[in-house]
Amino acid sequence: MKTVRVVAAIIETDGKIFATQRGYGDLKGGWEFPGGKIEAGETPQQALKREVMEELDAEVSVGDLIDTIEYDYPTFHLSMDCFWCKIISGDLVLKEHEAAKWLSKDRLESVEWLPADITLIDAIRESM
Ligand SMILES: Nc1nc2c([nH]c(=O)n2[C@H]2C[C@H](O)[C@@H](COP(=O)(O)OP(=O)(O)OP(=O)(O)O)O2)c(=O)[nH]1
Ligand SMILES: [Mg+2]
Repeated sequence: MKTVRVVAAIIETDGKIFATQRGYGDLKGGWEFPGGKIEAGETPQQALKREVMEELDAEVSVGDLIDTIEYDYPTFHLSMDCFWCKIISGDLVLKEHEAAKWLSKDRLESVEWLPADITLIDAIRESM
């Protein structure tokens, strides 16, 4: 099975986490973290800054790695590096996503996360 390498931005501001709802594709409607596939020659951090700019029109600084999620979808293996991020500039404009929410610790479970993200949510909650 092919491995897809992805980066995800866990953007935290004032104790809340930014969650986005997928606007297209097989997993449309599921909630996720902004991010996407690492391109050839990019570091994970470079890929994440590029993806957040493309998807949200915002610049972020990339902090610590929270975890690398390994998950088998029916047609591919996902390997996803998840980093804490802070907004440097920009208003978070939804260029590709259907909706977004700022979630406090006690509301983290209030959206339907993509299946790969479930274990990550536990790690995030413990660090908030
Ligand atoms: N961005 C993101 N992708 C996730 C998460 N959880 C999860 O299973 N995925 C999966 C969905 C996709 O199959 C894959 C890559 O995501 P993507 O669709 O954002 O990639 P991309 O931005 O490069 O978009 P595209 O040009 O390939 O359409 O990772 C998550 O929290 N964030
Ligand atoms: Mg994406």
